[in-house]
Amino acid sequence: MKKVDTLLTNAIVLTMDNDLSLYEPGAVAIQGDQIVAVGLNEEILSTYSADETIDCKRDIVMPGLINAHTHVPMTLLRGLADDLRLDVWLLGYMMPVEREFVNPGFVQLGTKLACAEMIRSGVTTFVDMYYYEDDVASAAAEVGMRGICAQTVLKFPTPDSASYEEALSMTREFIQRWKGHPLIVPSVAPHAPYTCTEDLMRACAAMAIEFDVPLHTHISETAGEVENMRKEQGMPVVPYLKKLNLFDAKVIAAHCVHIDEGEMRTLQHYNIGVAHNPSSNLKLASGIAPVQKMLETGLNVGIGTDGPASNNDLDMFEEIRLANFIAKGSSGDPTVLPATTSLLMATRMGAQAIHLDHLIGSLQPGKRADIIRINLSPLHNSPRFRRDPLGAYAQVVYAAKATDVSDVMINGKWVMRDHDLLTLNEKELLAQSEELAHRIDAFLIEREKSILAKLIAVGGATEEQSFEIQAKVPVKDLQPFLEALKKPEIEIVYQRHYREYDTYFSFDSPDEGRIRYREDHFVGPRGEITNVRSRLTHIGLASERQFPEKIILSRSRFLAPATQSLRFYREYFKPIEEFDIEKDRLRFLIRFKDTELYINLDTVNRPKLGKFLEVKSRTWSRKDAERKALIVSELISYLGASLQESEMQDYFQMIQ
Ligand SMILES: CSC[C@H]1O[C@@H](n2cnc3c(O)ncnc32)[C@H](O)[C@@H]1O
Ligand SMILES: [Zn+2]
Repeated sequence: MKKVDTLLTNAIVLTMDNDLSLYEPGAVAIQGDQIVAVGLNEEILSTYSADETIDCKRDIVMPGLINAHTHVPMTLLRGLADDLRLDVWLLGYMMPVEREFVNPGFVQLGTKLACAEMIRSGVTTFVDMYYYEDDVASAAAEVGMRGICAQTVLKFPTPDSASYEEALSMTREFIQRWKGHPLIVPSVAPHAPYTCTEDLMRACAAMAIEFDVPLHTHISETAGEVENMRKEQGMPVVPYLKKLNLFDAKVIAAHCVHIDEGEMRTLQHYNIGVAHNPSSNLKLASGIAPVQKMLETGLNVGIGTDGPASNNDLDMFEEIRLANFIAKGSSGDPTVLPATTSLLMATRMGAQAIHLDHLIGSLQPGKRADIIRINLSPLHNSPRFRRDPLGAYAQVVYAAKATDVSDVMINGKWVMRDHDLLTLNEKELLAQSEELAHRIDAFLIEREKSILAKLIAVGGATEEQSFEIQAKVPVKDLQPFLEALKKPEIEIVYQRHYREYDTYFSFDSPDEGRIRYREDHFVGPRGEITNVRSRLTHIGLASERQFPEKIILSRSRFLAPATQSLRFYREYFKPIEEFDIEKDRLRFLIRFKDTELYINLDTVNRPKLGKFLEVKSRTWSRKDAERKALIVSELISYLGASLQESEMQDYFQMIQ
């Protein structure tokens, strides 16, 4: 008799190996961190004896599940912002909160909570991507969970790096520190093509190749991402990444919702693993990944929960079932993705997708002992038919629940016995997460009170000088003023012609001011559009006090580049009303009496307000504002217009 550490006996053993071998009653022999034998009960018991022999009472024993894509510390942000599109969710809520709260303590706590939740649902390996990944790795190792831990790299500053150069050197040290660990596989995660530069993508690929570690990234998650890539690079996302040599690395590609058959063939050619995240893709309305086509192309597709802030849980049983249902529902064919294939995606094929199939994914001698036991006695699993040999797989996929997982072993060590977590104190973790949730709530409640704070949260804003000098005179014809600009006392510094498309958002309380989304289409000499620029402006309330010349206002203005779409800002700011104004503008920067001023010759086309001569300037100094106001009056007369007829209101106020 050979001596081993543990024998699991009298089970329904789903090995998930190449032949889908199933043993009933079956047994597994475990020595140290490895499986040494799997087979029928009598065979194993006649060859092995153990210190610990467990009668599994005809429960299912199978490989631990693999969560192929997640962001585990985001357990702490679960439920923070729901029912939003990916860009609003990410840029409007997740990233601003992460900038404020994410630190090593946050990451350790969130990871431990995630480990508890994942172990309870039979997950033994997770593939992560987050900030402070060193803390994800050390928390997971302490718990005894297996993980591919990928340090995130983005082109902009993140909670853990002031620049991407810093992120890259931190990632290099991180990989060196963890390479060869029995549970943790370090990895590099350029977040997505739209948040990385070409150089950054290339540098990440080179690092993954140098250390022979996986590279984890998001690919083609939304249609918008693909549309932008086509606009900017003239090709979809996969060829773009191929051009950057990304696929020379062992890539784990999360999502791939919007890829075509050519792209699938490229991914297959380079042995890229896909992580399919059905809950997250449905909840964020990103779309439905073409999983059946991917499988037909020969791609290895794993299943992931994505982060618990976009799912909102880490339950792989739900995820497997959903992957199965949407493949059937979206194809109209119930024979696609049978239960066995769905379960393979969360086990052996999942292991292939994450490039760890030499270690995990099936119960086979020589593989690591990552094993779960599922109790089939609860009534939702009853009865059990034996006619169809594949019935046991269907039971796990269509009927069983995460709560049926009673025991979990990772790398030969028990982390859950009879529903008891052996390496975690859930109560303590939950108390700490509640305390943090109070602080995050307070932060967001405060931010949501102020439109300006919301603007700053999505990209910063610079304050413009607070005194505005402006005079606007309605005129019948702009031609005389074009002529007047040639007069000797006026020096034209530069001139531009553009069509300005403004959308104003107004809010419940006028004290909030307004947001203007502005798109300028610059017009060239032949009437062609030469450039487009988008900006956001937060315009505060004008101060009550009127100045003597009636052309000075004091109000705050904050400018920010509009890097997102109008739709994004509408969903993010949630205005109560919107107004559109379109005008054709000839803009001149001129020097008059040693003072620089802007002259606008406007034709307001929508709504039809007519033509206007506008003179404008800004300054921080009230004294300077008063001086400029006098010069503006003189300039208006010099140009041949009358200040008596001037319009005190902005275009926005005129149409209200
Ligand atoms: C990758 S961690 C860094 C960054 O990614 C954000 N994130 C979480 N889930 C997703 C997703 O599905 N698509 C894009 N980005 C995601 C997370 O909030 C972190 O800021
Ligand atoms: Zn993700």
